[in-house]
This record gives sequence, C-alpha cells and structure tokens, in this order.
Amino acid sequence: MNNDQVPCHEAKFIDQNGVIKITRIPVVQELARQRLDYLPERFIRGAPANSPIAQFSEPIPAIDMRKIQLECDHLEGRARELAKLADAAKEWGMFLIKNHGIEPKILDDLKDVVKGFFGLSFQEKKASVGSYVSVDNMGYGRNYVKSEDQSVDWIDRLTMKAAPKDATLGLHVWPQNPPNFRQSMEKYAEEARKICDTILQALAEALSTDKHIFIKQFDKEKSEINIRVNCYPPCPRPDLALGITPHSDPSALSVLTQFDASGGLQVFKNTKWLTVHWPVDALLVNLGDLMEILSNGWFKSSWHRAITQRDVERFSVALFYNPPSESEIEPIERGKRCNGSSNGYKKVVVGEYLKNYYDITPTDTKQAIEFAQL
Ligand SMILES: O=C(O)CCC(=O)C(=O)O
Ligand SMILES: [Fe+2]
Repeated sequence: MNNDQVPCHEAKFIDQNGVIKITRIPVVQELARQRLDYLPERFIRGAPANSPIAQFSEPIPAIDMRKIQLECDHLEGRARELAKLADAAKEWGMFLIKNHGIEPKILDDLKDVVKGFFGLSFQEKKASVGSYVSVDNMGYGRNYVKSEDQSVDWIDRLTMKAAPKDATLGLHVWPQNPPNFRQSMEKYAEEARKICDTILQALAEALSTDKHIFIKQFDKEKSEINIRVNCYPPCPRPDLALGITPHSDPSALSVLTQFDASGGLQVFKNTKWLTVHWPVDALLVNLGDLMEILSNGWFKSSWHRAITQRDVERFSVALFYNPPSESEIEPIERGKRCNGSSNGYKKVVVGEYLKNYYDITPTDTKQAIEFAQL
C-alpha cells in the first residue's frame, strides 16, 4: 500500500460560507504502520512544532486526594494541601493527583479496552463504532479540522458522550468491540466524576469561599461527561508534527490518564512550552475554560498541546466534566476575589459556550474564552 492508498477519515467541517464540507485525512495509525521516513505534507506544521523552545519543567504540583477530602481530619495538613491546590490552579491550570483511590482493576480495564479498540484494523474500528452524524467533534476520527489546507495533527481519536445517561440513547456510537468497552469506560467515568466533585469543592475552599459555590452548578443527572481517547502513533518527524494543536479545554475540569508512555504533554507557562513530568498511570487534572469563567479569572485554564515521539506509541484518555449544557453558569463575585488580570467574566450558557468554542477552534491564542469576557 503506498501513501495514497492508506484509508482515510472523513472529517466534516463547515467552511467560511457556512457550507458543510468533507475532507479526507489519512488514518495516522495506518501511516505509522508503513514506517515512513518522511512526514506527509498534510501533517507538517507551518512553524517548527517544538517552538518556542520546549524545556523539561520543574515538576508540576501533585495534589494528594486523601488530604483534600472533606473527611480528612488532619486540619493543618488539609489547609496546606488546599493552598497548594490554589497555587496550582492559578499558576499552572493543571496538577497531578496522588492517591486518587481508583482501583487498579478499573484502570487496567480502561487500558485494555482502549488498546483493544485501537488494536483493531481500520475496517473493524469503523464497524465497531457508529457516528454522531452532526459536525460536533464526536466519534472515531479527527479533531479540530476546519479546512482543506490546514495542517493536521498526528493523532487518531475516539470521542464519546458518557453523561448524561440519555445522551447516546438510540445511537450506535459506543464501540461494540471490545464488547466491554462501554461498561469499562462508564465505570471509570463514575470514579472520575467523584474525583471531580471533590476537586470542585476543594477549589472553592481554596479560594476561601462557600465550598458549594462551584459544585452547585453541576447536576448528578444532567451534567455532561465527554471522553476523548487519543492515540498518538510513532511519528517519523516529531520536529515537524504535533499530536494535538495548542488549545485550552472547554470543560470545567478535565481528568487525564495515559498509557504506555509519557513525555507527550506540554504546557505553555511563562512564555515557554514545558514538557510535563507526568508519571505513566498517574492522573492529571486540567482546568478548562468553564472553570476560569466560574472562578471569575482567579483560576486559569491551561494552554497545552501534545507532541509526538519517534519510536513511541502513546494513548491518553481525557474526560471532560461540564455543568448541564442548558444551564447558565455564574462566575463568583468579582470583588476582592478577582486577581485583576482580566476584566472578569459574565454569565454564559454552557452549550452556547461550547458551540462557540468548537466553531472557532483551533485558534493561535486562547481566543474562545473572549466569548465570556466582560
Ligand atoms: O494527550 C494528552 O496528554 C493531552 C490530551 C488533550 O489535551 C485533550 O485531549 O484535550
Ligand atoms: Fe486538552
């Protein structure tokens, strides 16, 4: 099979005139199987992928889940951990989670179904999972495609709605193969939701405000959980490609786990791209735009990207936790609580925020959040 015969994803996008278009992009796993010694043109970034100079960072903050739990009775230790959390949320917009408490079996099952799915042939993958029909970044395929001539990321991905419960009712959008895919993913999502709920309360306490102030905007039945499984196959020219283009997540919180390899995630901090020290199998939390809005600018959503590696295949699972789509979220009072780095934020309807985000992403800067700025 030469390069032109590789199976393609069909990515739908709406062009500048509002017309739905389809562009065909080679399946990256299939390209990687050919062990090319060059990078196909479509994947070449305009500027060197690793500029500005990426460096290894100082370790990012690691938050001990046991210490931030409400039941923790070591009050002094808890206060110290909350201060560390506040610092991480303001300075990094991301942190690692120690002692997350998710049973190894749940994470092992997650890894098995993810690798099981991406281990299928392209035809089997297509047969295993249906599509969400509309242009909404869901299903097996591609991310952030907006035109025929844009350079695209070195990634295959699978995105699904895990909550609310009826989000996928009547749709064949969960992989049928491996057969326990949905069950394993939902089990993991349930655990990740508990972690998010604890973090939401801890973040509020870390700002010395009512601990319910963020979590009250979520709803057990209606909050959204979207999950994106990212597969980054070995790349012939990591210096010219990116795994995921720079972005902030639109979510309130994103919980990430990775398998097999680390060294792929980078965060933009103090004018530099830093490679995140992220032990394989640890959980990492990203603050998304909705959290920056909810906190009225106190906390920052992280601007991050994934790089590719020459001989390494890496998988990550990103779980995005949002208040209900139809709800209007309200930033906390500005007053003393805003750090003054922006004019602050206004109320936004979650679904409208997300729609705008997906309409304009990818962007070169954190532009989507301007939608909610005063
Ligand atoms: O693979 C990673 O580490 C990052 C993934 C990510 O940023 C995303 O899916 O939004
Ligand atoms: Fe992300």
